[in-house]
Amino acid sequence: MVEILSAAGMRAREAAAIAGGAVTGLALMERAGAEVVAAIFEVWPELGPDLARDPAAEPRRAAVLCGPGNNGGDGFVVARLLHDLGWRVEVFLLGDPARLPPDARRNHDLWAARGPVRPYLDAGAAGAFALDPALWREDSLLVDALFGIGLTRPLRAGLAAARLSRDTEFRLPQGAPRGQVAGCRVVAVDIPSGLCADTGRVLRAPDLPTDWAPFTADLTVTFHAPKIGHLTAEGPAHCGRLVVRPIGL
Ligand SMILES: NC(=O)C1=CN([C@@H]2O[C@H](COP(=O)(O)OP(=O)(O)OC[C@H]3O[C@@H](n4cnc5c(N)ncnc54)[C@H](OP(=O)(O)O)[C@@H]3O)[C@@H](O)[C@H]2O)[C@@H](O)CC1
Ligand SMILES: [K+]
Repeated sequence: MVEILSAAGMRAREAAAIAGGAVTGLALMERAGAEVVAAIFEVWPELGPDLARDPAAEPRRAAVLCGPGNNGGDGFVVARLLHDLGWRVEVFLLGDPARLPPDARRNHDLWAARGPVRPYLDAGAAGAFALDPALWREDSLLVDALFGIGLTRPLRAGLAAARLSRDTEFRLPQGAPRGQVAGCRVVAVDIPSGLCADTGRVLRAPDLPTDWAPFTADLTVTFHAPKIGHLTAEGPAHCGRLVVRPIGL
């Protein structure tokens, strides 16, 4: 019988494991990020690290969008791991590094020793990953680590996410499916950002443009068990292929 969890149910599992001394939050975050990377290479072996790549070949690109909480923390882990495998990684942060929770801040700092952390707003405006078609190829990755199961309040129009999503809509090649980001594969960390993990609905404030939608991920990697929101309402349409990976809970 597959266990399906609510956000609170997952948080309770994590808290119990941490309180019991079995694991730390930082270790869970490292495992989560590592499981996202492992799932990427399992689902898309053609991107795998073990393939002998022609050293003269253009390194693969990834843009990692990190949010203000621990979902963003997972994103910093993914960025670091891909970078250390030779990928060219760009990281954008929605929010203030000084306000990141401790585990996410630690992983922010580990990434920052490897490369810049660009303000996400750049991305919405003219940032490099505004998907310059000349730079982005089918084997490039966009990693959505903006919000996970901690999204508590409806998303507002001012949020860069709305701008990014709409921007990418404008860059779609003719006939590409709506919400699909031009020229690369989208990986959602834990859940496509903007979806409520308990209902599968977009948490939208009245001023959020009605055509704003979460990313249509090609792959969603969640941890320990599927959440209700992956399987209900708008969840399935936005998750793409859902992969559940253990993190030792
Ligand atoms: N040990 C663990 O916990 C592990 C957690 N893991 C990972 O952490 C994720 C859960 O992390 P999380 O609880 O920090 O929540 P997350 O989804 O990052 O977002 C919360 C942030 O968003 C903000 N925010 C909310 N609504 C908003 C809005 N409308 N507009 C703007 N901001 C808004 C909110 O702000 P606040 O509500 O506090 O003001 C807060 O800053 C989980 O999905 C998994 O990926 C894994 O590493 C495994 C171990
Ligand atoms: K996410």
